[in-house]
Amino acid sequence: MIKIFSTDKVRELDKYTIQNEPISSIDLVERAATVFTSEFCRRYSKQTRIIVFAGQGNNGADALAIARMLTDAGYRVETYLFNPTMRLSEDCELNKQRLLHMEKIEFTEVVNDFVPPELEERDVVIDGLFGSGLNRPLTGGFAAMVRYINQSDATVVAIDIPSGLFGEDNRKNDPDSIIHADLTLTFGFPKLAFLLPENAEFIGEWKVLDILLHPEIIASTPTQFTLVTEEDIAAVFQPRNRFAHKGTFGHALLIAGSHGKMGAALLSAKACLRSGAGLLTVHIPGRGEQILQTAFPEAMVDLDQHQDHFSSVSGIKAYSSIAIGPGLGKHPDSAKALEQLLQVVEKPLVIDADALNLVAANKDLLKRIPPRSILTPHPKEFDRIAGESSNSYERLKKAQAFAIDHQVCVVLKGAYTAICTATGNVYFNNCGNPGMATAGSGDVLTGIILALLAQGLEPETASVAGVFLHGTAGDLAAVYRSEESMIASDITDMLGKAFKQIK
Ligand SMILES: NC(=O)C1=CN([C@@H]2O[C@H](COP(=O)(O)OP(=O)(O)OC[C@H]3O[C@@H](n4cnc5c(N)ncnc54)[C@H](OP(=O)(O)O)[C@@H]3O)[C@@H](O)[C@H]2O)[C@@H](O)CC1
Ligand SMILES: [K+]
Repeated sequence: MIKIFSTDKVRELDKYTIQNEPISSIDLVERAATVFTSEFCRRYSKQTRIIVFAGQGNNGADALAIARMLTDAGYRVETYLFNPTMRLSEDCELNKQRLLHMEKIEFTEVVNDFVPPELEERDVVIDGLFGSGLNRPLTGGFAAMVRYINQSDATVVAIDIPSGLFGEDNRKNDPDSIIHADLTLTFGFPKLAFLLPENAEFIGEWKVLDILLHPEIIASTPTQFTLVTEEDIAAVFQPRNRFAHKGTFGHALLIAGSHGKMGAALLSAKACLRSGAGLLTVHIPGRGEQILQTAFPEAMVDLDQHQDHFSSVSGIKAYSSIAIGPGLGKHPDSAKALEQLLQVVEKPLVIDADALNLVAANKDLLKRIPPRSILTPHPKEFDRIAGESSNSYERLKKAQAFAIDHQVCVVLKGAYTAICTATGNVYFNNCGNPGMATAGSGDVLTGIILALLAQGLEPETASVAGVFLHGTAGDLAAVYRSEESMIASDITDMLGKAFKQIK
């Protein structure tokens, strides 16, 4: 797991490292500038004209150190230090002196009026105006500078975080006063803001650079937010016991499909079978029998009394895990049948798609959802259940609170799917690609999670591992098919390879 700390916490980690490694603050800045410079040199040639914009704090200190190191490495660097209040942080002042001691430098300290340099498409701007010390939206001269940089065609590389962007909550920020970076090289940990879709235009590509903050304090400082890695998931999948039989891997029940939406049931069923469930029964409306039996001889079928939609289900105690929703439709009979199911079911359920919409239409049902159930909404479905949000930060906070209030697991789907648990933790998934934003992709995810639950994984683990498997299979499908051309069943087809890659 990669911890995601708030910018306030990162400041504490910096401080602890300085005191206990020990290392002086200026040397920690030097360390940050060194890793930044080596990553930068790997990406941009020495023929590139570099324009460094430095601010008054330690983000500026980094920028000035980077300007020095790039000059040393043979780059042509022009540096502008913005110092309108004539007050530099200690490390910034020191790095200014170090830069001034160099022989061939182009350095301007801006105190009052400023004529900005012409920026061209082939130039690279290094943005070191503000980092984690930003404490209010940018205004005045700084906002004007940001707009000037944004209007240029130059490539922009941000130090730590694009200037003007807060690490977490940007609801009250002014989007016109935030740097649009092409690349953000950040120190130590990803920032929460990097994972929210409305910030993508500011951050561009991002990469975490290790500045060796103290491992003890990293391990002992709690955080609710983490980024899932492949090693975390590899640990989930143990080798199968040689004496295992199909009963060992559970019997899953999928309640899905309605007239015109049988495809969703098929997609979900196939993904469940491909994700290791021992047995699968699919409860579908009568008319779907032939379709399902022909497509998947491996699955058993439990037919609804109704030909076209879900109207009742019985015998649910026999199943190790149950998912409901893909292609279910919103018929009033189905709403009643869902209510009845919620009255009798004791195990955690996977609730997806139309089942979520039925819950949204009758919020009383929320109280009946068994504890530790898994809800897998995309943002619009979540808004229907929990109310509109003004942006994805607000939605994330709501999902986190919702998961705690209702003691469920909310899998909020997106580019970085967020798995919010009943204890308040949020696990972000970092794999997958935009090609997966295609019809039926969510049905596949439901089938995967259902299978993992059937095999005895805890709901939170099944959600985190399921989302990771789904993303990994999607990435493999994109290599084979391209993001444009892939369809949901391509994701399922790659599940085998995804398992092999992870294990
Ligand atoms: N040893 C370390 O600590 C390490 C730190 N590192 C680096 O330091 C960065 C954090 O540095 P930082 O804390 O000095 O904050 P930074 O973002 O440079 O700016 C603070 C200045 O901005 C000002 N200010 C704020 N908002 C403003 C606004 N809207 N408009 C105008 N002014 C505004 C604020 O002044 P104020 O007016 O609030 O008094 C203050 O002067 C971090 O991102 C990383 O790059 C790494 O090198 C690792 C080691
Ligand atoms: K910056």
